[in-house]
Amino acid sequence: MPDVLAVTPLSAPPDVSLRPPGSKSITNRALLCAALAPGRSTLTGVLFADDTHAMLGAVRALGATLTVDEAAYTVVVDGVDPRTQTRPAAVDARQSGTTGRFVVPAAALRPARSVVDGSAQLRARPFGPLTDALRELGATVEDLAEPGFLPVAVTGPVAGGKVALPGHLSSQFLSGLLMAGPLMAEGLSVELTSPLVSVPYVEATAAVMAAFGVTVDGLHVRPQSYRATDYAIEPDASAASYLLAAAAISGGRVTVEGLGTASLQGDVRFADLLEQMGARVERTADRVTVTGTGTLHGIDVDMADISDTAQTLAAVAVFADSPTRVRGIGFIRKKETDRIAAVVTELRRAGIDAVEDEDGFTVTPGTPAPTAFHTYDDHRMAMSLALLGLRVPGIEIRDPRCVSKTYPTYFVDLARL
Ligand SMILES: O=C(O)C1=C[C@@H](OP(=O)(O)O)[C@@H](O)[C@H](O)C1
Ligand SMILES: C=C(OP(=O)(O)O)C(=O)O
Repeated sequence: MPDVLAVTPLSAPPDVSLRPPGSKSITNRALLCAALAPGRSTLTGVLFADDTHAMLGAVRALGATLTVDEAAYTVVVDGVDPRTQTRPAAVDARQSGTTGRFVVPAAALRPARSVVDGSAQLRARPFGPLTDALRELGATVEDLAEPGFLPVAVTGPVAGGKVALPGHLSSQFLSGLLMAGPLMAEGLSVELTSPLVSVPYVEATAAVMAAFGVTVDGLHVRPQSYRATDYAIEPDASAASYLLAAAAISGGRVTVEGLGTASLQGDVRFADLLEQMGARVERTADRVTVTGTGTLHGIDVDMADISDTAQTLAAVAVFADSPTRVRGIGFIRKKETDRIAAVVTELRRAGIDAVEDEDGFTVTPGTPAPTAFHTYDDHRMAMSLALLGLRVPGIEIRDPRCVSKTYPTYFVDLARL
C-alpha cells in the first residue's frame, strides 16, 4: 500500500453484498475464553488483524497452544487452567485495548509474574481503574513506568471478591475482570461507581463466556470452570458501518452478510442511525441491507453505546441536508487518538464546518474540498474519511496502512463498491 492512498469516487451507485471480516471484539473474547478452557476449542470466522495477532501472542504467552490456519480463518486453541501456570510471561498487547485490558486480569490468575506492555499509543491509554481493582482483589500489580499505565507486572493468584470500578472511561476494564471472574477463588462482584459506556460490549462478553460454559449474573460471577467448545465468530459490525454508510451516501445498495438482528455486537445498530437519517434499512437475523434514498437528514444522537461508529457517522453527516450532533462520547478522546478532536480537525481541513464540544461534535453539511487527510495512526480515521472520497474527487488518505489494526482488507472491500 502507498504512503498516501487516493480514493477513487464511485462511478455508479454500488449494488453489492459483502461479508466483512470476523469481529475483532468477539475474536479477542473467544481466544481468551478458549485459552482459559482446558481442552481443545476450534474457533472459526477468526479475524486476522493486528489487534487479534496481539491476542494470539498474549494467550500463547499465558500458556495456550495454538494451531493457526489463516487461509481457513480458523484457530484451534488448546487451553489450560491459568492457576496451574508457574512460568513467567511477557505480553505485547501492541495497539490493542481489548488485548491489554483483557489480558491483565487473566494474567492475575497465574501464580507467576507476567509483564504486560504495548505500543506507545496503548501506553498512553488508561489502565489505572483495572490495576487498582486487581490490587483490591488480591493480585500484586507493579507499575513499571507511570502509575495507571502500561507497562505493568502482574502476579497472582487473585483471590476475587467485591470491587468498585468506574464505568465512564471504558467498558473493557469490566469485560476483562468478568472474564477472569469465574477462575477467582471467591468469584467476583463488581459495583460500578460511574455510568458505564459501551454497554453492548459487556453484554457481548457475557454471551461469549456463556458459549464457553460460564454464567455471568449481572455484575456477579461465581467460581466456575470454562469448557472448551467450537465457536463461530460473526463478522465485525464496526467494520460493516463503513460499507453501510457507503450505500447511504451514494444512493446505492449494500448488503452485509452474517450480521443482523441476532448479532452480539451493539454496532449493528449503526444501521438504525442511517435509517433515522433517511436511508432504507432491511434486516433479517443475519443480514442487513441499506439502500440510499438520495435524501439524508441530520440527527441528534447519543452514541455512548456504539462510539466506534461515531467517526463513520461524522462522514455521513457531511452529505446530509441539516447538521448532525453526536453526544455522549467524551471518552473517545482516550482511544487510538483523541477521536473528537481528530475528526473535527480533519473535516475542517476539507472546509467542512465541524465543531467539537467536551462530549461530542456537530457537523454541518458541505462539499469537501480536495484534501489529503491525516489519520493519527487511527484505523477508524482512515476508514471513515475514505468514505468522503467515494462522493467527491481529490480525497487522499495518509498512512492508509493503519487500517491493519482491525480491517487489513478495507481498501480492497471499498474498491468492490
Ligand atoms: O470490548 C470491546 O471489544 C471494545 C469496547 C469498546 O471500548 P471501550 O469500552 O473502551 O469504549 C470499543 O471501543 C472497542 O473497540 C472494543
Ligand atoms: C477503540 C478501538 O480499539 P481498542 O480499544 O480495542 O484498542 C477500536 O477498535 O476502535
